[in-house]
Amino acid sequence: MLDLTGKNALVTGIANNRSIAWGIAQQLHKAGANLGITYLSDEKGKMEKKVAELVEPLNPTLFLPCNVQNDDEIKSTFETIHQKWGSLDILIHCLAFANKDDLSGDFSQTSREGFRTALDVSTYSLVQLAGAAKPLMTAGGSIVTLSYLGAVRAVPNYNVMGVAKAGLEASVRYLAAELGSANIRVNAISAGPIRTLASSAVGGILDMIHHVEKVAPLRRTVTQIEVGNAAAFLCSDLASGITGQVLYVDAGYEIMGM
Ligand SMILES: NC(=O)c1ccc[n+]([C@@H]2O[C@H](COP(=O)([O-])OP(=O)(O)OC[C@H]3O[C@@H](n4cnc5c(N)ncnc54)[C@H](O)[C@@H]3O)[C@@H](O)[C@H]2O)c1
Repeated sequence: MLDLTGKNALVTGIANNRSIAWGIAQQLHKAGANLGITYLSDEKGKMEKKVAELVEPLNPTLFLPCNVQNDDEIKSTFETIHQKWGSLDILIHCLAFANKDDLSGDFSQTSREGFRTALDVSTYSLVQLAGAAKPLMTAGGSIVTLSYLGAVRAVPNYNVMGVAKAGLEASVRYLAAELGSANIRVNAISAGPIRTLASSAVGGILDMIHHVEKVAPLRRTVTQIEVGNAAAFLCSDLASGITGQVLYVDAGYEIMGM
């Protein structure tokens, strides 16, 4: 049985009720996990208020700002986990960012700064959070990140984010190789296209979703809850032999040739 009772799980990347991280948080909660939620703060505190209201029914025992471009916030997040929880079992890395200008048009025109930002937020952050989580995962653990098919195929307009996701999937393998001796598993879920704040920045996202609905074996795309179910599985003992993998949760689209 899928049971995460007694597991401490940190979930990053909830912005609203469309976020994939929100689907994951709900399913981890349902499986019994104790949740800590981080959010990306803004100057007016709007995001903090919005996310706090959304996650309240899941009774998170930690609720912290964590901008992955801010080393102090990352340090403080993991210090708080150490003080309040003592240890960590699950880390959900469910965030990404690229400038909207870099998510349409010619990939060859990506600026150095745009490339750096996309890779810093979307790829390096997994390495940094995993490194901070490692000493707290004293009884082993599970780290799950979110990728997309654009990591391995040239998807129109995905551009620099495809490069970031390719780096993310390679990082999953290197982290899995390093952390396996501490019984920490690291996997990625490659989700099918879902309408969210982040995906709305990708040029032609609706066309992409409609294409998947026509072509995927299941003739639809997936929901945040379906991704959440896969994440809960990967975080559970049912997946104890799985690490370093990319699991496609995409209604089967990835297998199709045309
Ligand atoms: N929506 C899709 O079609 C799809 C498909 C496959 C993979 N993904 C991936 O799923 C993950 C979640 O995206 P989503 O689609 O749920 O969109 P979303 O907009 O709901 O989530 C993206 C999150 O990233 C956070 N974020 C951005 N910059 C940050 C920073 N500097 N520090 C901390 N957090 C930051 C945002 O606050 C937001 O919560 C991303 O990695 C995305 O690439 C999405």
